[in-house]
Amino acid sequence: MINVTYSGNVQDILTDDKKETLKSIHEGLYAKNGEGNDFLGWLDWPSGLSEPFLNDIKQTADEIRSKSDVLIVIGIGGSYLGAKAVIEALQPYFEKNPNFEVLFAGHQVSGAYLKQLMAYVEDKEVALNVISKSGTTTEPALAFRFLQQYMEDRYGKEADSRIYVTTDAEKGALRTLAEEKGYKRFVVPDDVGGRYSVFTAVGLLPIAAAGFDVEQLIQGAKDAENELSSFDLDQNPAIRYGAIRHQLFEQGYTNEVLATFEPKLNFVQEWWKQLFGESEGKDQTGIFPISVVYTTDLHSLGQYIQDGKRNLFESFIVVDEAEEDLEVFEKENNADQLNYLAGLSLHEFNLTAYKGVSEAHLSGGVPQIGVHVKKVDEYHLGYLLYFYMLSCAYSAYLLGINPFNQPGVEDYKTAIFKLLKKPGY
Ligand SMILES: O=P(O)(O)OC[C@H]1O[C@](O)(CO)[C@@H](O)[C@@H]1O
Repeated sequence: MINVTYSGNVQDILTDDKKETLKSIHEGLYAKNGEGNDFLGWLDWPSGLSEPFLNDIKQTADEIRSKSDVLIVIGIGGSYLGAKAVIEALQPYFEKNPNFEVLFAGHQVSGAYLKQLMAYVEDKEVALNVISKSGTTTEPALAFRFLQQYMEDRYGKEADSRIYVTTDAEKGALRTLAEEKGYKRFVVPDDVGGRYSVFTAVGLLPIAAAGFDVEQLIQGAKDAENELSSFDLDQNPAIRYGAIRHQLFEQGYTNEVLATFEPKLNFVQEWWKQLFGESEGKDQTGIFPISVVYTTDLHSLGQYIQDGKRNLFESFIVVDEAEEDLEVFEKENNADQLNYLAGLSLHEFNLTAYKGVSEAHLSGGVPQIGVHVKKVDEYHLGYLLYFYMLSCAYSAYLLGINPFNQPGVEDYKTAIFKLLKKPGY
């Protein structure tokens, strides 16, 4: 379902030693006894999803859609990016959701954003989905303080039935608040970290509310779970991708540029950056994840990638089939001198551009990986996101890193809280 190509020779990477290491990582993952094994709930989550849970998600999404015009999803990091990635990839560029919109808040701190959001929804019926695994993250908590007040001022007691909470089963301020108010609650499983949570209620409720087929998304993830679980180094693209990027890192290529010609995948790239950056960037090591959308960024960062410091490798998400296409037509006077392209579709143009860019960057000293996926729909996105989560585990373990914690994010939080005189800091 996903094919990984590489400008070098994979067999050179897969030395006997490397195969041994990969094998023991594989065994630790599936026996769930490696480092961080208490956060492996995502590994067999798709196949373990129960029908009543999925029905609850779909019914709640229907209820939200039937009584509202807008769902505001409040969350940050892994409690935001998965849903945002899938919704952005699937919704049309314009007239995004003519009858129902999903909007986001709490993923930054901006008074202008929140004021303008409240003004924008004033003549629309509104529901909220607050998502925070810890239930204590400052940015979503702040946004919720304003939006909860807005809902109560506007709807009175009815606000309580328009607010949906996704958080830990037992702990956190949000959990307590939801209990007090009687908000409908969904649980973020203990053993699933934020950046691995897109197939839990964290991602599924906003995606279903946006009108997309969560069953197909889960089916894609389930097939990936099944097909990528074998230790077959020739066939398993997740292990191949993890092994290749690790090898490149060892050769001094410390930055990975994730490129795509599909603008709608922009937030899949953002999701990928959190996944790999937060999983691997520890103990003064790890590949730094960067992203570009082509051909746009060929006209800006393209110069650096071709010719700048040689510590980059590039990995492309290549989509085989376009969602819609246009064919270049012949023009009588050829004033724009584009008749040489007549008969070519814009998707074919991009596939050719991929080959050209890849050749040029390779000759400039940038190794090339291709992650080929058939198309962008719910099923293939489910497959792709699971593929990246699994690859990330292999890649981080190859570095000797626990992929599932993020101790580094506490330092800046402590520094901010001290300045803000938060009690206890
Ligand atoms: O879901 P929560 O607990 O609000 O956390 C949001 C994000 O913040 C982080 O904890 C980093 O501070 C991420 O790991 C996480 O995805």
